[in-house]
Amino acid sequence: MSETPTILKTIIARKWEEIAERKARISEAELQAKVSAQGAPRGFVRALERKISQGQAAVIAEIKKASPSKGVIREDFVPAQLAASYEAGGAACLSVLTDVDFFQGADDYLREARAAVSLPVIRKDFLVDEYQLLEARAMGADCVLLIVAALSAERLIELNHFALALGLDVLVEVHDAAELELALALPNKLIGINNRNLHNFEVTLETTFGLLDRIGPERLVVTESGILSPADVAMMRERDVHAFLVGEAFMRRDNPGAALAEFFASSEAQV
Ligand SMILES: O=C(O)c1ccccc1NCC(=O)[C@H](O)[C@H](O)COP(=O)(O)O
Repeated sequence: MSETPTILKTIIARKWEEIAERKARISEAELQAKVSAQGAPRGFVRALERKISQGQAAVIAEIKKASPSKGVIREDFVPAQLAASYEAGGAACLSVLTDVDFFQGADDYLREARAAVSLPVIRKDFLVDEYQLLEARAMGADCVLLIVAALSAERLIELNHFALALGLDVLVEVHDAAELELALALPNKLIGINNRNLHNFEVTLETTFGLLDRIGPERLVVTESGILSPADVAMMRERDVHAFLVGEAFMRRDNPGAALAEFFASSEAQV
């Protein structure tokens, strides 16, 4: 019997085709040259830690035009303007979707957003090959996402090692206890808990609460997806989660940066 493809499996299957197309267009040697021409990464983890050490929430504000679960989220989409709005609203870092086929993202969106601000930026994509990590650094990314559900245990270790050697920070993303075990075997500071199940789109903040107790204080936990209100922020901060990755709730607002400031203002007062 053949397995039903979930959205994550469909995305990953398409990713391998995309990687082959991209490798045919730009060689690894060309990418390496672009990497060498980049300045030093801006320090993604450092920016999050700085906010938290000041008693503030550390917000990774996402630039996300569309998603497989929601279709087009925002029509008026100018990455440089969105980045500036987020910086003015107090974001610690930016997340930019570069996946074309499922999120209507683009590599240029990351370049344009990063050029408009001084914030560190994560390349948000489905990264399964070293070539994509070279691409990430070549386009200026300061951090990359490794989704444990998308990788074998061996590939996770290899890609993590390669990314760190490039000077990139790495956000290792998990959704359940088994994935968390694999993530905790890495030396990384950042652990992302995605409240969205990438196989069936279900979102519940209980995912973060259910895994928190298994993570030691030496890690920095980022709660990802489904943060929709100041009340959600307050609940997280009460449980000592101070780093957030938020996309849709800001993208649907006319002024995403003002929405960010509004979401996090009341929680600053309480902590
Ligand atoms: O957003 C989706 O529909 C989605 C579907 C399949 C794989 C990944 C998906 N999203 C990536 C993310 O994790 C989110 O963009 C990110 O955490 C922000 O979430 P949100 O605040 O709920 O937009």
